[in-house]
Amino acid sequence: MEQQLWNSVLAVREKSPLVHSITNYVVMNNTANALLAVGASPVMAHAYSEVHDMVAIAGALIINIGTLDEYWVESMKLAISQANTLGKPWLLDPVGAGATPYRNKVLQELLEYQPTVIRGNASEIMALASMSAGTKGVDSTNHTDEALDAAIQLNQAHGSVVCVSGATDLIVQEKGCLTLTNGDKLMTRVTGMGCTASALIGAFCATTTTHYFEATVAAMALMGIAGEIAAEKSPGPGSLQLHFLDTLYQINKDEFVQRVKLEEYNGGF
Ligand SMILES: Nc1ncnc2c1ncn2[C@@H]1O[C@H](COP(=O)(O)OP(=O)(O)O)[C@@H](O)[C@H]1O
Ligand SMILES: Cc1ncsc1CCOP(=O)(O)O
Ligand SMILES: [Mg+2]
Repeated sequence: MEQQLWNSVLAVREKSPLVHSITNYVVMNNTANALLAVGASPVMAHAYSEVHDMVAIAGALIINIGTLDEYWVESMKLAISQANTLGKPWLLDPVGAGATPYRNKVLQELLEYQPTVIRGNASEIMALASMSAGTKGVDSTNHTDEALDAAIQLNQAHGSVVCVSGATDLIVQEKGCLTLTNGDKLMTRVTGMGCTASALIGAFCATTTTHYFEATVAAMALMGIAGEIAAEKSPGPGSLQLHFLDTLYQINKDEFVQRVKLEEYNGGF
């Protein structure tokens, strides 16, 4: 299975898919650089007049509500409708779910479009499934295992692959689920790591027409492994960010295969 995941990394490097993001102001730069480092091609666009055409040439669409407003939400709906019409994968990153009633209302509307993949931290996934009262903001106050029921509920209600990120990454599909325990705590001291994970999932999903669970697992494995390799070289968050990008770019098969910490249950793949 490690070989299969590595093949997904190679597919992104080889195909260099265009990933269209409607994402937040905080992470545009981080996520564009991470996509370039793995070999994909980023574009950020949200004008009503062009989202339709941009989705048409992209391999995947990322919808991230981190700094949402009324104009952007409409752009998101236009872009998602086009992705669904064209059968292209799209990912929902419910940044800050549970923090305000406005975020919750918008998220419930976006869920109706049936995301291909949903990725959030445990607090966000629980809020999205209406299983918690609220969160601190964009950072999680819950552990991944607390969000298992919420992830299963979202998968069943929307048919989406659901990924809960954190010290343990949990990825749920209808057939079963698996966990990854790569990564390093220092990653929580750099903004946009979760958004980067979502962007990478988009790139990996763009290389397949059906295997979105495997694509999500491969992207999250790469994310965690690159984070832990980078952390070993980094005294703090600033250098972590640099080393993380370099590792995404340089990582080879041996490093990847030797480090993957994956556990399947209830069917997994
Ligand atoms: N406590 C932790 N220990 C190890 N790795 C972590 C930890 N928290 C997050 N990570 C890593 O950071 C990635 C981003 O996840 P997360 O911090 O949950 O996203 P968000 O920024 O949306 O809250 C995870 O997939 C994992 O690789
Ligand atoms: C700090 C912040 N505020 C609005 S969006 C954002 C970035 C959140 O990024 P991540 O969820 O990846 O930590
Ligand atoms: Mg997040």
